[in-house]
Amino acid sequence: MRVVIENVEKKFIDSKKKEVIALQNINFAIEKQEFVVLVGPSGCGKSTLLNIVGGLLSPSSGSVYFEGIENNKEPSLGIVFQEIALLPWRTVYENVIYGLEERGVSKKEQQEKGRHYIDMVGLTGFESAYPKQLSGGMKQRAGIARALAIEPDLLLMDEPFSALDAQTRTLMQEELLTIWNRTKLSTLYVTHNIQEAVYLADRVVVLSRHPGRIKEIIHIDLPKMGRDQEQHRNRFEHYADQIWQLIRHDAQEALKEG
Ligand SMILES: Nc1ncnc2c1ncn2[C@@H]1O[C@H](COP(=O)(O)OP(=O)(O)OP(=O)(O)O)[C@@H](O)[C@H]1O
Repeated sequence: MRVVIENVEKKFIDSKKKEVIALQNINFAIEKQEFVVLVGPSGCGKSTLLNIVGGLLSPSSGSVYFEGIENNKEPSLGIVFQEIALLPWRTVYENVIYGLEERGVSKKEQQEKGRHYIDMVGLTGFESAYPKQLSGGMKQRAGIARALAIEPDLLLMDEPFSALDAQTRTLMQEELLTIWNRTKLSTLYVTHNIQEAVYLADRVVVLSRHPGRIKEIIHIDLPKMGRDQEQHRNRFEHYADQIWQLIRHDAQEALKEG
């Protein structure tokens, strides 16, 4: 699914009744089968932009086109947030098939897809477990399986691994790439972690803050799988440094403002 974001602007009114321009002049496309990562310091509008693409917020002006159609409600979107909102009274399996039930998919298909995606995220054997019995990483896996089960046209992920410990996070990044390699879903992924952005992205959209604008779009010209291998280390670090130099000033400003 090709998604075009055209001249998007978003204004908010803050608690002091002052206008905040969260996003301005945002133009880029997510190509079919492309993994785009939004990166930038705190408050640069990453989540706002993801929510606009996901139809959870309306832009103040500008448009989002899915396959060339403005405000197209047809495409299905799989959304994964930092805090996975699994339904606590439903098992892993019941959570994963939730979106399929909503769509009126037959029981047989629910079972097939439920099993398939639970297997894909490595949760086979945990179908009957309840969310409270799962570790943080397992909850994220269940959330990813639920987003994938509807076989969305676009996958939206907002800091999905930021609440996890560093080791689990690294493993989940690897698994996400393996899953992505099988599904090749157009994906928009938000993170403030530069290493994560370079590891996952086909292109990194770097945002600046106040107002949130696109500072640069960087094509990561490394093989999609195995970027952390020794032979790619120099180029990996070069990209990470390039992004950090673009963000550094804004990140310092964000820190001062708290
Ligand atoms: N509902 C709202 N009302 C008022 N201002 C808002 C609202 N939502 C976001 N903002 C402001 O818009 C700007 C962008 O916020 P957003 O949460 O999109 O940034 P972010 O890059 O995702 O930040 P973080 O990395 O800290 O999550 C910030 O200045 C924020 O305070």
